[in-house]
Amino acid sequence: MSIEIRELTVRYGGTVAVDGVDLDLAGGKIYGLLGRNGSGKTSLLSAIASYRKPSSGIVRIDGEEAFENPRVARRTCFIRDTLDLSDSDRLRTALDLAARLRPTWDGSYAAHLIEVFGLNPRKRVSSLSRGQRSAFGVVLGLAARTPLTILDESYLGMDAVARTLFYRELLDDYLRHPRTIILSTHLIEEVADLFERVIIMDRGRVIVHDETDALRGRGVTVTGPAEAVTSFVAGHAVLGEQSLGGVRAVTLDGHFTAGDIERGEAAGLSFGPIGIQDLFVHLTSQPLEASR
Ligand SMILES: Nc1ncnc2c1ncn2[C@@H]1O[C@H](COP(=O)(O)OP(=O)(O)OP(=O)(O)O)[C@@H](O)[C@H]1O
Repeated sequence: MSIEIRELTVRYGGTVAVDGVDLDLAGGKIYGLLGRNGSGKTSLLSAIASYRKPSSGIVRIDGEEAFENPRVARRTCFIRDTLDLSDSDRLRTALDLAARLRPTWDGSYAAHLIEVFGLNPRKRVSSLSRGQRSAFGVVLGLAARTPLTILDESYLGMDAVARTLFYRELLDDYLRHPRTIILSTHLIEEVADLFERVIIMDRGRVIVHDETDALRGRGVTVTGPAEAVTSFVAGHAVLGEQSLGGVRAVTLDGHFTAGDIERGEAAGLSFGPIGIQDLFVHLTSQPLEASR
């Protein structure tokens, strides 16, 4: 589903959470939404999913205004870590409700996911551990198979094994049933390989929307003997660095020619792509004026 956002502002009293955002998502991709705490991710996603009326501006999904539009609502699934369920419900009841609400719901896939995550459908929502709640959110989000699926940090409570299972299921199911998926996350490096495009928010604005590969191409990591690294990086913006013994590894922003890389390699340096996390930290930790 394509998403067109124009001059979207979300305000809570005097707080501007989303500040005049324009964004076009062509759809049929997995998008990663990154941003520091309080940067406006949940507010933006709530407006896209029509959980919140924009203070001003508009969200159009497949050309139709999204807010209070039942056609759009049926085809959109928004999973938050709070799970919008009644605590006294059994998981089975929540699954039955989702099946009734969602024309695209796949009951046998839900049953498969319930088994993968070791959940018991007879249990009540109130009895789930934090990680199990997250896993159940993922079950509801993936089995809904809605053309627009939004997972807002919904899997952060899951342990590393469960998250790995989630990434595998997400990718497998997406390849079999391509759709538009937006994931917001703080576990940047862990999920960056899933994203085809990355959106970075900072203080209510979208400061980056680009292909993940293009972002990785925005800089390099340089590793090698400390002295050789130091002379190579002179004059470039350093995004991150690590040293161990006499070896230094530095992440640099900027474009490097094949000649630059060849000269570096001749000096004993090795080069790799930039980490999305390093780029993210660099772009979102600057004063407002410098990050624009
Ligand atoms: N219901 C609310 N009432 C008042 N202010 C709110 C409300 N929800 C969010 N805010 C404020 O809006 C801003 C953006 O919050 P939002 O939850 O959208 O950010 P976020 O990027 O999702 O943050 P996090 O990564 O911490 O979840 C913050 O300053 C927050 O304090």
